[in-house]
Order: sequence, then structure tokens, then C-alpha cells
Amino acid sequence: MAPTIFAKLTPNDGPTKFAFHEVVSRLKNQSNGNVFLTRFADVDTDKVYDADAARAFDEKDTDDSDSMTEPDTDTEKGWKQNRRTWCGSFVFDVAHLTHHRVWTGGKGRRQWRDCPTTQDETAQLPEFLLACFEKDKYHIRGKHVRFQLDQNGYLRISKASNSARLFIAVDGKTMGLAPCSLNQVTTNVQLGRLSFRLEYTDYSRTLSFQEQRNKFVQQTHGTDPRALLLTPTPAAETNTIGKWTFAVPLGKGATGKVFSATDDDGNVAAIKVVEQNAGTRDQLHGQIRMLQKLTDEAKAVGDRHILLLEQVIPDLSSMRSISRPFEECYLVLIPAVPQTLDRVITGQSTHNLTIFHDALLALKFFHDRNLLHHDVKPPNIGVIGHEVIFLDAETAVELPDSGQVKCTPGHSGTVGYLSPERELEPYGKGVDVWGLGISIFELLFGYHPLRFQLNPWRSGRESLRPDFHRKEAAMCHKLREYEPDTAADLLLRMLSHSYSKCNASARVSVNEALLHPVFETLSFAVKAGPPSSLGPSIAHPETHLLMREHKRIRVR
Ligand SMILES: Nc1ncnc2c1ncn2[C@@H]1O[C@H](COP(=O)(O)OP(=O)(O)OP(=O)(O)O)[C@@H](O)[C@H]1O
Repeated sequence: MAPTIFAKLTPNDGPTKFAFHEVVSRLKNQSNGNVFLTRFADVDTDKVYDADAARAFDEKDTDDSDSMTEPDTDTEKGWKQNRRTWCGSFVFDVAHLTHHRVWTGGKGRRQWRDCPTTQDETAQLPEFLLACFEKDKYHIRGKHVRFQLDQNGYLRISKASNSARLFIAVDGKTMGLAPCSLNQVTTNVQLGRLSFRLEYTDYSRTLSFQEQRNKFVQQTHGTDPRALLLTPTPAAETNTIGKWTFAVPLGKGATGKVFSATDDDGNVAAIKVVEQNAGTRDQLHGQIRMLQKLTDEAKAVGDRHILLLEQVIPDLSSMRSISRPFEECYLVLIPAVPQTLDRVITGQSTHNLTIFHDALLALKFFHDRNLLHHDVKPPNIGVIGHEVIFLDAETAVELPDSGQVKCTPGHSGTVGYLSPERELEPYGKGVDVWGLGISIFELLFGYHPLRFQLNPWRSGRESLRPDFHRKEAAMCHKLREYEPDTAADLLLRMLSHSYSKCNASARVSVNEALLHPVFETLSFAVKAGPPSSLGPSIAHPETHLLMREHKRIRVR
């Protein structure tokens, strides 16, 4: 077998093995046949005895398996010798992966009874000749099935035409017109009356294949190559829950583990696995209600900044109580994002300023509905291209009419992204603006400006505050070296607070931030002659690009 074969379609029962043998025998007798065979099939070097195929061999004329007599030992060798067949598989070779590559399976056209004799005639044939043309007993059409690499990188199978007489079943499920994504390491495929096993080979799990697959999928479907990391070729053992097959771990949080998963429609989801017990059940139900509310609102207005709750497994709304002390619950969320903000390459690029703008739009979705996201930080900011989707929204909080909630030091949020007032007094939407301000500072400058192991603003930690003020002064100094219509100025306004010794003006709201001139010019120009203390980020090549271009973006 060629080392670059990434999947095989192998006959699974006697009649199918025999149909394969008939096709191979026919092709081997034709001038171009061998060339064709080596491209699209992997055939054993010699005919072999295969009990299933031999049975079909005897049934071919009589069609009556009961009439077959068992051989006696004296004649058994000769009997087997006469019933040897060509065995093998149809193959998917990465060497054939060119733009828009489709593998078609069928009987081909009528002419193939005497063909292929020329290159042109060979080109007319389906890649996988499933049966000889004159054979109708297998119910195979001229063009019966199509295989193609889908946008998630898996092979997908579809009917080659919408003829009512064309039958395909995948793992026992009759296919309609919609294609089916082959996201398991092996899949049973029935084509007419022929039965095959489709299997990804070991080679399909190598880096070399994944790179070629991703390049092809990116060219053909425009898929972001990072998104393809969510759907590597299925492993030998996969876990499924409902219709979802787990692919790779995406992250681990305080409440659960998150995995990418796919279904046979080709959808890619993130599944959060959380454990519920009597103590956490109410909290989990509250979080599911919040996710559902956000999903409904996002769908109603067509907003794409929210992770949509696709399904909860098991359906908790229909369960009165949990039956065991601990039970796993699966939150199926769409989409799975290829990266989070902490993985985006830092720097003052146009791309990152666009992410900044979209992150504000994402936050606006929450704030317009009087909701606090409540845990804005880079690992909770999903990035697809330059679009932002907020993760971990189940812990969002509804604001009362006053617009403020009581502070609860030590509960919720993440050290490093908590604004000073959050530990000291009632607070509102400004805490999300602060969390985003720190996150975007890290994105643009490549470091956290106010890093502490413990939150200095917690009561009893007053001794840490002078250090906070010192770091904050350095941060403000850096940001003030930029022109007033730049992102640096907006960050200053997002990171102000009433306890500050250098930046105590009122913090901007999301709506005010979106009106900042930086989003009209996307300018990151520095004041004339940047001091040497500004560090390498100022000298980032794209900084100069921005200074020259003053590119405009549309403010949505
Ligand atoms: N839709 C998604 N696509 C890709 N990765 C995701 C997705 N949802 C979550 N993750 C990854 O899983 C991690 C943990 O998810 P999440 O933040 O929802 O869990 P958590 O238990 O609430 O975590 P935390 O400790 O932040 O409260 C995230 O930081 C992110 O890296």
C-alpha cells in the first residue's frame, strides 16, 4: 500500500468482495486498467482464497447458497484454488489531493464494458469502480457516491445524484440528500447492495498528512487552519455523547473540562463537561438558564458574539432529581473557537485593533441587556479571524435597576482582571470594561501591566497597594506617550478608577469606547521621537505601517 494513503474503502461481505474481484479481473485484462487500478485501488499481488468471496463465487450463477456442497478433504485444495479472488480496497491517496478533489464511486458509463483503452476513457470513469457495468444485481448506479474532504477536514460522503433508486446507508442509517461527515475512525457504508468499511489509516494521523489536509481544506473551503486543530483525524478510540463525537481537549476551567466535538452533519461544537451533585445542581441550572437566555437573545437579533447553547445532555429540564450522587452534564456550545485572546500574537497590528473593536461590540451585547459578563480575561475571549466571541458567559450576572451589585470579595472573577472597586464597594458594568482594558493591554503590548499573585484591593492587603500604584504609574506613563486619538488613550480611559493616583477620571462605558476616534483611524501613532524606554513594542514593524496608512475601518 502506498505510504500516502489516508483512508480505505474495503469490501465488507462476500458479494462486495466478489464484485471487487470482478472489477479487478476486468481491469487487469484491459490495456489501461492496471494504471487505473494502481491509482485508486490497493490490490493484493496474488489472488487469495477468501471464504466469503468464495461463497459469493458459487452463488453467482445459482443465487442459491443452500445448493453449495461442502468440499471433501481430497478435493478441498483444488476447490479453494479455483475460488481464489482478487482482494483489496479502494484508496484515498493524499498524492491525488488537488484542488476540489472528489472521489466518485459507481459503475461508470455503458462504454466501460470494453474500456478503458485510452487515457481519455479512463478519465471518464468513476475513481472507484464498484461493479462491472452489466451487473445490476448490486443496485449500483453509473455514478453512485461522492467522497470529498469537508471544511472540518473529515471525508464527507454524499449521493452522486438525487435519483430515488440510489441507496446509501451510513452505519445503518439511510442517507437523504444531505452529506454525512465521516468523523469516526471506521464507518460502515452500504452502497446499493454492496457493503464496505471506510477506515482512516495510521498515516492519516501523522503530522505530514494533517499539514497537507489542512492546506487543501484551507484552499478549497477557506477554513482558518487554526480551526482545523479542533478536528484532527479521528483517533482509534473515540468517545461519543448523544450525536457528538469528542475530538480534542480545548481547556480546563474551575467548573469543568472543555472538548471539541463533531456530529455527522459536520458541525463542530465545544462540549463543556461539568459534574453536578446535590450541592451544585441549583447553580448549574441557573447557569444553563443564563446560557439559554443569551442564546435566545443572540439568535433573535442575529448577534454572533455569544457562544450558543445547542444542547444540554441529559436534558435537565425534564429531570426532577439526579439519580446518582454525582452525575456528568454536557453543555454543547457552538461554535468551538480556534483560539482565545491569550494565544493571539501580541503587537500593535491592525488585526489586533480590529479584535479590540469587536471585543467592545461583544461586551456591548451584555451591557445593552443589563448583564455583566463578570469574568472578562484573555482565556474567556474567543477569537475567530478578527471576530470575538465571549466564552464562559454562564456566570454572567443580571444587574438590578440601580445598575450595581454588592461586592463579594473572593467570589467570582479572576485575580489580575478585577478592578479595584470590585473588592471594595458596589459595582456595575465598569468592571467588565476594566477586565477588557487589561486584556487588550496585554494583546497590544505583550505583557500584563499590573500583575499580582494576590489582589491588592482585598481588605487586609493594603501593604500591596504602593506596589500597585507604582506599576500603575508606569502603565499610565507608557500609554500617555501616544497621541490622544490612539488605542493607548482609550486604554487609559478604560483603566481609570477612583482610587488611582495618576488616572482617577471616570471610566468610559462600552458605548463611549466604541465612539473613540481610534476606531475611525485605527491609528497607533506615537508622539514625535519615542523615548528609548518605550520598549520593543513601539518598534513593532506594524506600528510604522499604522503610522503611514491610517487605515479606516467601518464602525459597526
Ligand atoms: N467554545 C469554545 N471553544 C474553544 N475553547 C473553549 C470554548 N469554551 C471554552 N473553551 C476553553 O476552555 C477553557 C475553560 O472553559 P470555561 O472558561 O468555560 O470553563 P470554566 O470552568 O468556567 O473556567 P473558569 O475557571 O475560567 O471559570 C477556556 O478558557 C477556553 O480555553
